[in-house]
Amino acid sequence: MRRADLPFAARGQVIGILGGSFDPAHEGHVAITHAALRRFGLDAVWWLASPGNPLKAHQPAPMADRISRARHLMRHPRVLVTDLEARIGTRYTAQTLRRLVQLYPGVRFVWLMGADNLAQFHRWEDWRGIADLAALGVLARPGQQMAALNSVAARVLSSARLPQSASARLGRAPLPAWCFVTLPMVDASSSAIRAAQRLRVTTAAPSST
Ligand SMILES: Nc1ncnc2c1ncn2[C@@H]1O[C@H](COP(=O)(O)OP(=O)(O)OP(=O)(O)O)[C@@H](O)[C@H]1O
Ligand SMILES: O=C(O)c1ccc[n+]([C@@H]2O[C@H](COP(=O)([O-])O)[C@@H](O)[C@H]2O)c1
Repeated sequence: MRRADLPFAARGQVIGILGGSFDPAHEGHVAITHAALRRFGLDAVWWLASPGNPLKAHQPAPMADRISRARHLMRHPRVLVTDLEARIGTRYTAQTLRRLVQLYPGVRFVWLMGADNLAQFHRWEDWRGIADLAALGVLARPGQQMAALNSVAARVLSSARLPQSASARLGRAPLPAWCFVTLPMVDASSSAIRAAQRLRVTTAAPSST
């Protein structure tokens, strides 16, 4: 991939990365992005639309559709929606971050995730390696706080946790570092939206009798 095709980040900047299927993007993604920009002192957030979560059997809608809906919904001068992961050819987050750290010397990355993802983070490929490549910015999600804060990753990395009051230092803290922040939560999920869409299609279908 040509350098000119990469999103721009200057040395010294702190970039938050929200990896996701965005199938489809929704207000929950928007809310945690605004909170992350503010609370973690980020210069920008990149929404990294994933080719497909390695832990999920369900394959997402075509990338172009997911990106176009995400761009329509998430309009902010410091937020970029990108298919960079598909273009650099990585699938696991550890691979992606290793590549980004190589491509962007002097840039710090904060991997953003909802609390549900921290709860199962220990199942991710090389999760300890991920925590050595990027700080982890964890955002509250309805019903997920206990599972996240009692998770294997939270316990193993307990000494690397920053209190909420220090969240603005996350991007520049020595690694590993993570921080859980609370925020006004939005009870939205892509799976609920897909289920509602399926229901509409089923009920709108003409009866065969
Ligand atoms: N409502 C929400 N509140 C907090 N975090 C969220 C919310 N929705 C999504 N996230 C986080 O955003 C990231 C990308 O999420 P993703 O694209 O998988 O959406 P999702 O709604 O979780 O999808 P699905 O329902 O299919 O699992 C994940 O880190 C997820 O935890
Ligand atoms: O690398 C892994 O093992 C891994 C396992 C599960 C999820 N992820 C990443 O976590 C992000 C959120 O995934 P999802 O499917 O919940 O939107 C997305 O960028 C995935 O690639 C990564």
